[in-house]
Amino acid sequence: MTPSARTQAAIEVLDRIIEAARDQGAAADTILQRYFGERRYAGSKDRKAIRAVVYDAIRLLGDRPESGRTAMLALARRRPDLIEHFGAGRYGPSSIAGEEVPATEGYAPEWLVDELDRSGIDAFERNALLARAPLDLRVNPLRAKIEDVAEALPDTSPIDAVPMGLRVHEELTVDRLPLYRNGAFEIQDAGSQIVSLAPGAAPGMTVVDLCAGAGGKTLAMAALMADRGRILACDTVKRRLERLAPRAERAGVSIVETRLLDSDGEREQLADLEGQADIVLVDAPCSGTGTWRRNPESRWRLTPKRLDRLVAQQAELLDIGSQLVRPGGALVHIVCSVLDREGVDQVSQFLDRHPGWRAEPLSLPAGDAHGGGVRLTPARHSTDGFFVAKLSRPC
Ligand SMILES: C[S@@+](CC[C@H](N)C(=O)[O-])C[C@H]1O[C@@H](n2cnc3c(N)ncnc32)[C@H](O)[C@@H]1O
Repeated sequence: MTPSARTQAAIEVLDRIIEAARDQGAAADTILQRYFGERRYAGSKDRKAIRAVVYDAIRLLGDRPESGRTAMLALARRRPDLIEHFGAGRYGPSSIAGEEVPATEGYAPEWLVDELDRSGIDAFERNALLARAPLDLRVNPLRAKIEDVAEALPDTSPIDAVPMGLRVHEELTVDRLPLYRNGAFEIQDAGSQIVSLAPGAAPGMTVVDLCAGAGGKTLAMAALMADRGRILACDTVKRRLERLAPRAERAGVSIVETRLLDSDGEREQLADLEGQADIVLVDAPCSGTGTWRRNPESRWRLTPKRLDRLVAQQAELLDIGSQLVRPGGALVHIVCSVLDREGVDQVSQFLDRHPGWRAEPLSLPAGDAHGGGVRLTPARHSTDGFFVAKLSRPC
């Protein structure tokens, strides 16, 4: 592809990403994959160049732009080489007309910047939230030793304070490696590995993972339990939960059962577990502000209304989860968000609604005490942003 054809392709991809952000459609990465899947003529260098320009444009614009073209015009103000592609060649974007207005640069929609300020996320933290994320692996002790995986993957190094973590330094398609296929490791951000330690999962326990998704934290806990005990992994989205069984098999995990829930009848569907669980994990649906390094376009999806809905849903899930905890057991709240409304405030409101419960001090290998829990941020801990709290039920 010519340089101008690549720029036109980036504009088309951005159009799709903008539409998906407006309609709560697919993530930018999925859209890029689909786009390239439909254009087999795009070689690996073309794909790499188009992907880089698309993500540069997304990072530059805090609010959802009107179109891919206005986004590209904004990026071209920073990258004059791109201006030359407009009106150059048959497959490139058309010439720039005098009255065209580029999209406005910014960090995030204004209301969201206020929420970040209120949550103590300063300029230093903000820059790191939008930087490029590293690729982290969690070695699975049920299948391998960290030293052996590190030796087999020389372009990795141990991650400080993350017992089973390796950080990948070179571009590596890890999911094609035999070690990955044999379950020796999973792809999991260091922050996600650290918060998975918060429940204190141990062999023999009964654990409910209420929002298990495809089981990233379920599998991390199963490894800590040495595959002994019981984990009930629940979710309301079938296609996510269905991905868990093959992952568990690959990882050598046998203690996980899945249960598909219907969001209208969760309490009834979980009634058999009332007061039974040593640990209930609520890795709740959230704004994802802690994962902007990976999904910077999610800034374009969030609205004040959507955040209100997520906060209400998290509170509801914590209440449902609390019913399943045995006396003396614990409810663990996790969000990949740095907003206090979803973390600190959520915990203090839970404690107001549930007299007798208390927030346990957490001793994790990394993180800062924050309200009733611990917060991890990209700037301070070189992880995705997370908030985690452990709430114990009175005996
Ligand atoms: C942050 S993700 C979980 C990620 C997962 N625990 C992991 O470590 O990979 C939140 C999950 O909550 C699920 N969810 C949304 N509403 C739910 C509900 N009412 N009950 C249970 N799960 C729900 C979503 O489908 C999503 O998979």
